[in-house]
Amino acid sequence: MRVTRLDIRNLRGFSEVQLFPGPALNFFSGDNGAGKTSVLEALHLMAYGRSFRGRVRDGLVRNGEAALEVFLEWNENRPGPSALVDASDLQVAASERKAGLRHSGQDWSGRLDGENVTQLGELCAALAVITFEPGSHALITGPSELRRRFLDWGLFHVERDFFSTWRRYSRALKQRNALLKARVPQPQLDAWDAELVHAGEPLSRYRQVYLDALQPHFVELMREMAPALGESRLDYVPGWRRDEMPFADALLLARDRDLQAGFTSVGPHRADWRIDFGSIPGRDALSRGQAKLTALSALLSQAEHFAADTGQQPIIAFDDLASELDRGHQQRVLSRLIESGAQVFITGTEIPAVLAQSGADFAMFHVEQGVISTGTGNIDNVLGDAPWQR
Ligand SMILES: Nc1ncnc2c1ncn2[C@@H]1O[C@H](COP(=O)(O)OP(=O)(O)OP(=O)(O)O)[C@@H](O)[C@H]1O
Repeated sequence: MRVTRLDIRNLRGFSEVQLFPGPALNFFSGDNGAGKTSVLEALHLMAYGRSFRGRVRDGLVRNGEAALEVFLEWNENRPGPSALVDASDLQVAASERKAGLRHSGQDWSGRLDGENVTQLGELCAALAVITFEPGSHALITGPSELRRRFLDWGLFHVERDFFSTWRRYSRALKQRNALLKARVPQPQLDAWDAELVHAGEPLSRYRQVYLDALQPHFVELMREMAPALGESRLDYVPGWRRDEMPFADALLLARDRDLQAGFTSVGPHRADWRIDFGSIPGRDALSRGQAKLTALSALLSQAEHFAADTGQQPIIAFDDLASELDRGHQQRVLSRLIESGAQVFITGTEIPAVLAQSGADFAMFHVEQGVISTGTGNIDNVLGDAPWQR
């Protein structure tokens, strides 16, 4: 996937900007508070329906304005019709896509390829962005909800039936919790237990299989990014003692306790994944920098798996690369990304030395007081009339 145009209106400090990113590396420079991160937030918002810096109503909309708007055009490879049966012979055709999102904090509306969308999820499913930002270490050291979300985001993109299973599970859980809170007689719970099991068992299997598929990518990335941590392994934690009993039994066993507590205490909504590091006892022993490198390895393994599974590179967004990673790691990440051919958006107060010295072509933008202007990278850039768009 390659973004060819990005319009932002009324997002944080931006009143109205339009830019035409380059096909590979894009670097956004600017002083503190200039609005560099806001550019990445616009991409992230379209791909996740929320910002990585909190909810839309927490200040994403420019002060005094009713709503923000983001408009994107991008190219992607799509398998075209082919008379050949062998999947490896599928013809791949580039297709142009566009999406728009308007968000007021309360309401949103969206368009995808010229049609209104009824669910924000349709935009999220269309565009894949993987973001690494100063808060990303929380993926490893923060609450389990972030790690579940990480798995579910990946599955949402690579597993067609995942979303309906996830939704079915979420609805059943909500119903069961409402009944538990109302302390209904036990037999009334039976139907919802069955529904929860019906969706929960496959949900758990999807996640397990997905985590297993990330494993080789993650192990290799960790060897490169943090060899001192030893040989690492990802382990799925299902949310009940799955190796001892089926989910249905775990629910039944927990019923009295759940009625007391007024919520469901076991199940995939309590799942997690953990990392076994070869040479440290666990994530609590990680330095902050090591937690960042581990999170980065997880995110890049997700990007690599996505590319292998879908035949498309996701878009990679890196907020403040130079201040997040030391030079050696910046170098490693950059060469990996250049090699992958992904489109990358990087921000920083100045061009990281490793980027300047990499010899790679990159497009450069300067952000200042709500305006984005053309800079000079190793290639000519890019407002309005990019060479690759002529
Ligand atoms: N709701 C809002 N309305 C108007 N301006 C806002 C709003 N929210 C944030 N801003 C301003 O928009 C800018 C957002 O900056 P952003 O965080 O994108 O900058 P940055 O270039 O990434 O900075 P840094 O290098 O400090 O991380 C800041 O100047 C901020 O004060």
